[in-house]
Amino acid sequence: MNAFEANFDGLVGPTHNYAGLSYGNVASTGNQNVASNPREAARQGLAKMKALHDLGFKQGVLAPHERPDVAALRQLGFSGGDGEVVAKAARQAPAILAACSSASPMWTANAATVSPAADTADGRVHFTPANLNNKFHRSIEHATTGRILRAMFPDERHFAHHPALPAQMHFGDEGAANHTRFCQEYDQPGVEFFVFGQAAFDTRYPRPAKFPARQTLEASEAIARLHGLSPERVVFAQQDPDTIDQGVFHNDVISVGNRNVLFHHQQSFVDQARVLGELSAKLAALGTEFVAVQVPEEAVSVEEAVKSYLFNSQLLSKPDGKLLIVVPEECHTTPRVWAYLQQLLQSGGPIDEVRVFDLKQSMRNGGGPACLRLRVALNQSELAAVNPAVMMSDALFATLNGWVDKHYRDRLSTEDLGDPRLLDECRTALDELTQILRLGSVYPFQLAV
Ligand SMILES: NCCC[C@H](NC(=O)CCC(=O)O)C(=O)O
Repeated sequence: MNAFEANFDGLVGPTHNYAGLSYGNVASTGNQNVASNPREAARQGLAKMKALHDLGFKQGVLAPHERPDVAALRQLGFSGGDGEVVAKAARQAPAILAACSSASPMWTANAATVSPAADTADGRVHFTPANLNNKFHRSIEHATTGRILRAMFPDERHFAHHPALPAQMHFGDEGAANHTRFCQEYDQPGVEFFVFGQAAFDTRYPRPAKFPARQTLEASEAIARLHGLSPERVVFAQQDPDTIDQGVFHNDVISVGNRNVLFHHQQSFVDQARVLGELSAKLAALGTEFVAVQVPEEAVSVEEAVKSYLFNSQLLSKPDGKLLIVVPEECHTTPRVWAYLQQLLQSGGPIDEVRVFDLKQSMRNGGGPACLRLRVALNQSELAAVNPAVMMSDALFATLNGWVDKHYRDRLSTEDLGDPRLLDECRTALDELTQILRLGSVYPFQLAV
């Protein structure tokens, strides 16, 4: 094999907690103020990474961020020494402190949009960190994310890094959660599929009535331009606004694609037949047959999809060409979803194996297997140019588990976020992590920004 899809999973940060920050994400708001277990969360994520590494898939690690984000708190007027800044925010504005303490960078499907070299005008892999500007706690991620991505993909002959789009609702960008790429082989030209929630400038497009549409058409179009994609190999589609109102806050809660296969719900896109037709035609022009595996509403409702995260799964290509589907345990415990999966595996279609992972700590904030990973399709020479210290191995797995056990708490409530020791614990842990992953200085406390 000359090309791979590598998955870079977010390592859960030491402040993982449930603050109910994401209106429109029913798991997040439903679990507000439940106590979290950051150590278990990080271990669950690492176990998934290790399992996929053991199965032969290319697996990397994306580092968490400095939290609480003292620089963001200062920008909002909390002053004094770092400990004082946190203490004042805890007293005067606990909700803002919680937002500045979220471990949300763990969901690396939202870290950036990535276009592989075979699709871009200059033949490099392009990265644009997502501005995530629909939610304050996520809007503070992109600068650090950009620095970490540069430290992981440093060689400018292979990798091009763009800044995030303007931080404004018109260009609301949620990264790879709303982006899928279809192809025959990862190093061959493919079709990039951008799914938006609303158009910001063009009021003719429908909009959800209740929950926010986070991604705009204009943001998706800007990314396609920045990455130098060719219009014949790009498809834009609108997510069905009714599903957003039912809790499908990102496209990766209702569909997932890999190679030439799209696994999706019957109610995923506006004008679904046209969208599937365009994907099929544009892939046919590349000599590739497009396969859509559509799950009917009568088999799995949108509500069951949101509850089980069936579509927030990973589809991974096995050496025999068949697909492994990686699902969260919630799929196993939702009877109709599990029954559907059994039938799917027997159907003779492209997906013939399932693996189940316990990711409850992340799931309670609305993050499943697909949310936790950023996909980067790479050829051999690009893979060789990735910072090797971020790639999963038996040794790195052991080191990171030891690092988690040493630095992470096993219980965190929203009140604990005001504990000044938490900031020190986080910084000590991250300083060590940048050495383990050989990232250099990427955090504000290391850069004095
Ligand atoms: N791709 C999955 C993203 C989940 C993320 N949840 C959160 O940020 C919840 C955090 C909290 O409520 O504490 C979000 O909604 O963007």
